[in-house]
Amino acid sequence: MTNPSLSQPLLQLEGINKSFGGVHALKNVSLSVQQGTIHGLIGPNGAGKTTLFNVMTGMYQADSGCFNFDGESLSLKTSPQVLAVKGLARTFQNIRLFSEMTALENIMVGQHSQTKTGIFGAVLRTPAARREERLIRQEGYRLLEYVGLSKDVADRVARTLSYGDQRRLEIARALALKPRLLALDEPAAGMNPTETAQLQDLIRRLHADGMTIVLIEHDVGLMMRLCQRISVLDFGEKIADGTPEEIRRDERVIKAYLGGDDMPNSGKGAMPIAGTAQGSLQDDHAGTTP
Ligand SMILES: Nc1ncnc2c1ncn2[C@@H]1O[C@H](COP(=O)(O)OP(=O)(O)OP(=O)(O)O)[C@@H](O)[C@H]1O
Repeated sequence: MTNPSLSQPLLQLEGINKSFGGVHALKNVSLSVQQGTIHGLIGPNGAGKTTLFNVMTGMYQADSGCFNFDGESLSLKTSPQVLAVKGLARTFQNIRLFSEMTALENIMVGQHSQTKTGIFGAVLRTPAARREERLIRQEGYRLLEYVGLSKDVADRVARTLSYGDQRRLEIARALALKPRLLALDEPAAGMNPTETAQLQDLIRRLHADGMTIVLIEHDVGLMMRLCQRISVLDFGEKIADGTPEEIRRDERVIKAYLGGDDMPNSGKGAMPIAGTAQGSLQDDHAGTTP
């Protein structure tokens, strides 16, 4: 397993600002994601987590700030497609599979963005194109197995899969892009406890295999167990950054979650998390590394 303290930042955001009309959704937010770590983003509803995700994956263009990926300074206008080629893939809060395609086809579509033989090879069915197609199919099966989906799921139309299986398929499709950083937006949302436990195992396996992961999740207990570092947003500002242990004890975080008197979101906006907010922040397993 990678020792986070020895690793280099793979992704660095500095002084990011993003407004939607009068809503200042991100206020001078900086984020440094070390290679080989699981980095969590938490915060009450509307804190700016998804906006930050959208900025880091090229879906939104920040108004100002700096963006560095794998040692390369990038324009804030870099598109999601270019970022995907550079090694940054994501899943979405709301599942976005090709619902009428089979599970295998969903994964193969992701890989086709990386084929060498191109459209003419595919149309003319050249030997090189046929060989490439075979390898893509093999890799598709491998990824299905990797995320814990059985072979008989391969030919099923995506919309007929259970919710948990669709979530896993989305991760497999993102992995087909061969990313260096995988951004997972609320992967456990809507999952039952068994599916959540399986997802936790999958994320740990990805981490053990060297993947850098940025994770948004409302289940704070899960975040405390999985992440090596956690950044906390509240009203568009980063209010804390540290290990799960440090986050759990951070006064501003506790107030943001429990709605302390001197906090702007006093008494409202607490996250819908498993158990009480305090209970989750004090999760017994907090800080356990995979
Ligand atoms: N496309 C948009 N247009 C206008 N306002 C937006 C847009 N996206 C986000 N916002 C606003 O920006 C703020 C931050 O929203 P964001 O979705 O990033 O928060 P979040 O922390 O992900 O919340 P949640 O946990 O509820 O998903 C909110 O006030 C939200 O209404």
